[in-house]
Order: sequence, then C-alpha cells, then structure tokens
Amino acid sequence: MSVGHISTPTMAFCTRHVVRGFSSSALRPAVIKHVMIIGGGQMGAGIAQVAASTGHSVTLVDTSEEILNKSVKGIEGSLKRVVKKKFADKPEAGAEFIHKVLQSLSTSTHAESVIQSSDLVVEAIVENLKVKQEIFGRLDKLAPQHTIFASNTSSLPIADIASSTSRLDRFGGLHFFNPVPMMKLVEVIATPATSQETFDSLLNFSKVLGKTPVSCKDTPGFIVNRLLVPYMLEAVRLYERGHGSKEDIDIAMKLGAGYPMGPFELSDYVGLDTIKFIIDGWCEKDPGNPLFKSSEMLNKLVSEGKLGRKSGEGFYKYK
Ligand SMILES: CCCCCCCCCCCCC[C@H](O)CC(=O)SCCNC(=O)CCNC(=O)[C@H](O)C(C)(C)COP(=O)(O)OP(=O)(O)OC[C@H]1O[C@@H](n2cnc3c(N)ncnc32)[C@H](O)[C@@H]1OP(=O)(O)O
Ligand SMILES: NC(=O)c1ccc[n+]([C@@H]2O[C@H](COP(=O)([O-])OP(=O)(O)OC[C@H]3O[C@@H](n4cnc5c(N)ncnc54)[C@H](O)[C@@H]3O)[C@@H](O)[C@H]2O)c1
Repeated sequence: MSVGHISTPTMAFCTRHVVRGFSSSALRPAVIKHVMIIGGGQMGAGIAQVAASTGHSVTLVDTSEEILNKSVKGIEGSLKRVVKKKFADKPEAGAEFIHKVLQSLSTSTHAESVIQSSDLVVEAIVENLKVKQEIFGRLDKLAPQHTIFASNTSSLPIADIASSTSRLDRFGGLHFFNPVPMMKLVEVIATPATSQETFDSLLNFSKVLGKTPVSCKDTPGFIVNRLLVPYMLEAVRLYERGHGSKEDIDIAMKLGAGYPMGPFELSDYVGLDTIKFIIDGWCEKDPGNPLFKSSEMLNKLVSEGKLGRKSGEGFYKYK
C-alpha cells in the first residue's frame, strides 16, 4: 500500500570500491536516505513519522493492512499536533508540511520487497528475541551490502539479535523513547562487533532526526532502562504491599520528583505487555536477582488483556 509517492530508490553511496558497506577511498559513515521501519505500533509509527518529517523516504512495515491503516491515522493525528505548534501562525504551510511528510511515507506488509532499496532498517516489533532474530535473519539474505540494521529493543542484548545475521559490523541499537515525536533522546548502542562507521552513521541519523543521541554499550537496559526499570518495579511493589495507592504514588513522583508521569501512568503509556516481556526476559536471564522478580499484579492485568492505554485499560481506565 502506498500512502504517498515512493521516490526512486537511490543508493546512499556508490557500490563500487565498497568495503563492508563503506567507500574504501574514505571510510565515512553512509548517508541514510531510505529507511524501512518494521513494526507499526506505538514506537514504529513514531519513528516513521519523525524520519519522514526530516527528509527521509520511509516505508513502514507491519503484518496487516488494517494495522498499517491505524498506524497512518495515528501519524496524521500526531502530525496535526506538531503542526499546531510549529506552524501556529501559518496553517497553509502546516497543511503543506503534513502533505509532504505523508508523501514520503509508504506502507507494506512485505518487508522482502522493500529491503533492496533500504539504507537502514529499524526494527520496532514485539519484544521477543526469537521473533526479532527471525525477521533480521530473513532480511539479511536479501539486503544490499551497505544496509545497516538497527533494533529499537528496550531490553534485549543487541548482539543476541544481531547473531541471526552475517552483518555484525553493520548492526547496532537505536533506542527511541515514547512518544517518539516528543522525546528528544536516542540511545545509540554499539556491540563489540559494530563498526565505527556504522556507529557514526547511527549517531548522525539520530541527529538528522532532531534528536540528541547518547552512546551506550550493549549492557542490560543500556542507560535509561537500567535506572528506570528498578524504580518502576519498586513502585509496583510498594503498591502491592499496600504502602501507597497507585494514585498517591503517581502524584508523589510527579509533584515530589518532577516526573511528567507517575510510574503507573507511565506503565500504561508504555504498554503492560511490553513491560511484561521486558521483566520476564530479565528474570529468565537472572532468576536469582530480586530486582527483576515478576509482579503478580502486572501478570494479572496482562492475562486479562488490560495492556494500558492501547487496550483502553491497564492500571487505570481510559474509556
Ligand atoms: C508500576 C508498574 C511497574 C512495572 C515495571 C516496569 C518496568 C519496565 C519499564 C520500562 C519501560 C521502558 C520503555 C522504553 O524502552 C523506554 C521509554 O520509552 S520510557 C518512556 C519515556 N517517556 C516518558 O517518560 C514520557 C513522560 N511523559 C511526558 O513526557 C508527557 O506526559 C507527554 C507524553 C509528552 C504528554 O504530555 P502531557 O502534558 O501529559 O499531555 P498533553 O497531551 O497535554 O501533551 C503535551 C504536549 O505534547 C504534545 N504531544 C504529546 N504527545 C504527542 C505525540 N504523540 N505527537 C505529537 N505531539 C504530542 C501535545 O500536543 C502537547 O502539546 P501542547 O499542547 O503543549 O503544544
Ligand atoms: N512502548 C514503549 O514505550 C517503547 C519504548 C522504547 C522501545 N520500545 C520497544 O519497541 C518495540 C515495539 O514496541 P511498541 O510499544 O511499539 O509495541 P506495539 O505492540 O505497539 O507494536 C508492535 C508492532 O509490531 C508488529 N509486529 C509484530 N511482529 C511483527 C512482524 N514479524 N513483522 C512486522 N510487524 C510485526 C505488531 O503488529 C505491532 O503493530 C519493542 O521492542 C519495545 O520493547 C517500546
């Protein structure tokens, strides 16, 4: 399906004299123009929006047209909010901006037919190692030499995901924050095998998106989640012990610590299914660590299909 016009794919750089995807004459980072985003959920749609808004040609991939239609509707809604501020006094320029962004965005349910023209693949699908490995392993066989692969995983080791491919030097992490159009940070993650050129390309790409990148090692939780997850888990344990209501804990952290959302509001915003994937994964890797012990309350909500804002109910109700 095409949302807008798909421009003719141009290679980011000449394939002649290419060593590991980089020009041998000068080992410089690749220019990223054509981006494939896999996963049209909260994160993938946000990344696609920001990439299309900053001069990239973007294809958003998901498993069904229905999901992709919903993603595009969400992007249109978010663009309207952005334009309301950015073009407050120039509504026509705002409408033109939205039109141009949507022209740069296409959707597809078939990643294989898009990969040939992709300089960068950003994966933002379900937080499951096997599923991520399967998709990257399949695309690796079809992708051009120069194509860089990146995962937006919250909690999985980038090296484990990359191990399903033969391009360990052209594989890194790009960890965006939710909501992507508003959050300025991107964690750029290098594994021991990520080449300097790949890392520089990912740093540069993040800057072109208007974000502030920070460099991270491929360690559990990178920087933000290594600090955020224990805080959030401690909040749910405090609540489970009956030492504070979720409402009071949220108010306390907003008014006492200056956070824009309390831990329960933020959990509902992130998605309780994603959070459960994160905790279960860490618990499996480090079963003796009390820090990552699973939460009965969280497990119950997920088993009832209460996944937070996206399902209409989580810790709170949204209907
Ligand atoms: C307790 C349970 C325990 C369980 C254990 C948990 C462990 C695991 C947790 C780890 C999860 C990791 C997830 C991931 O890897 C990392 C993350 O992404 S963490 C999440 C980071 N994000 C945040 O912390 C968000 C914090 N919230 C905010 O910054 C703000 O609340 C908000 C989202 C920007 C919204 O602001 P509000 O003021 O609340 O609401 P408004 O609706 O008024 O919006 C303000 C302003 O922003 C514009 N806006 C908001 N969203 C969008 C959007 N999507 N697109 C475009 N514009 C948007 C809006 O228009 C407003 O503009 P204005 O009117 O002010 O001009
Ligand atoms: N939610 C957050 O706050 C947040 C923040 C940063 C990073 N992340 C990470 O980003 C990733 C996505 O999270 P999300 O919140 O956007 O999830 P989500 O559930 O909103 O979206 C995931 C999307 O991936 C699609 N998908 C699943 N398998 C697929 C496949 N094989 N091919 C194509 N599409 C597929 C699903 O249909 C869905 O639309 C996860 O790895 C998560 O850990 C999430």
